[in-house]
Amino acid sequence: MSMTIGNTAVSCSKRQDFFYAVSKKSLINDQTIGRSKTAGEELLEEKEILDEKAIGRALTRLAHEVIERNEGVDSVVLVGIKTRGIYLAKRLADRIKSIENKDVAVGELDITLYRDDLKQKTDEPELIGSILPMSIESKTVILVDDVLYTGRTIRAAMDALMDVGRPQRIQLAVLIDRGHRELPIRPDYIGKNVPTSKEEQIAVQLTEIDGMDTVTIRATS
Ligand SMILES: O=P(O)(O)OC[C@H]1O[C@H](OP(=O)(O)OP(=O)(O)O)[C@H](O)[C@@H]1O
Ligand SMILES: O=c1cc[nH]c(=O)[nH]1
Repeated sequence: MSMTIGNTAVSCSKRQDFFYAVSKKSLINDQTIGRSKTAGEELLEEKEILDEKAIGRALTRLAHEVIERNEGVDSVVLVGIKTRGIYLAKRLADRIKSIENKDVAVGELDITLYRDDLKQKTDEPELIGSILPMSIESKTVILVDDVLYTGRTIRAAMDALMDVGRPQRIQLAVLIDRGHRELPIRPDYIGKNVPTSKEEQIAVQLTEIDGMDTVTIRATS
């Protein structure tokens, strides 16, 4: 989800809506923001942990790791998780092409938090759409996402993949691993490990959707 504040397009994940609602004055162009409270706002600090160059370098390294671990990319397909995982998967495919001169198919999964109000269940991510223009049968499917946190989104993504075919194996590539897993899920390719507290929030912004490449961390309380 995205919203516009002034002339700035600001991306909002489900968990980020609250932050953006209260932080309209601390816009994303500021790399490090320490500021005093204004009426109706929490005190929020934001710090950049990856800039455009660092994101680029991390993706190039991940592309090399994918090629090395899989001894090429002949059986590899990439599946990005909406929203930013899709753009990251496409960037990885571009880098792999420039290194190996091989095309890697890119698919998409849209996993969104599902609220079952009637049963009063807690929110769980579930598949609401997919674009898989290739067979995943007997392939090495690499799921690509921007942030790995509890692991529940990845679990839903793996369920979705297993429903449509039988991949040889599933691997996981994430730009940021921030810890706090609630399921036994471990990424195979990591752009950057970022130890966090549960009160912190990682925001990944990508040029394709946000107008700039940056990863920031901020306190939410
Ligand atoms: O490991 P988890 O606890 O499941 O959290 C990670 C997910 O949270 C974010 O997505 P979000 O649902 O906020 O949507 P977005 O990608 O569209 O911003 C992120 O992009 C991951 O997909
Ligand atoms: O900090 C977090 C946690 C989950 N998803 C995000 O995008 N950021």
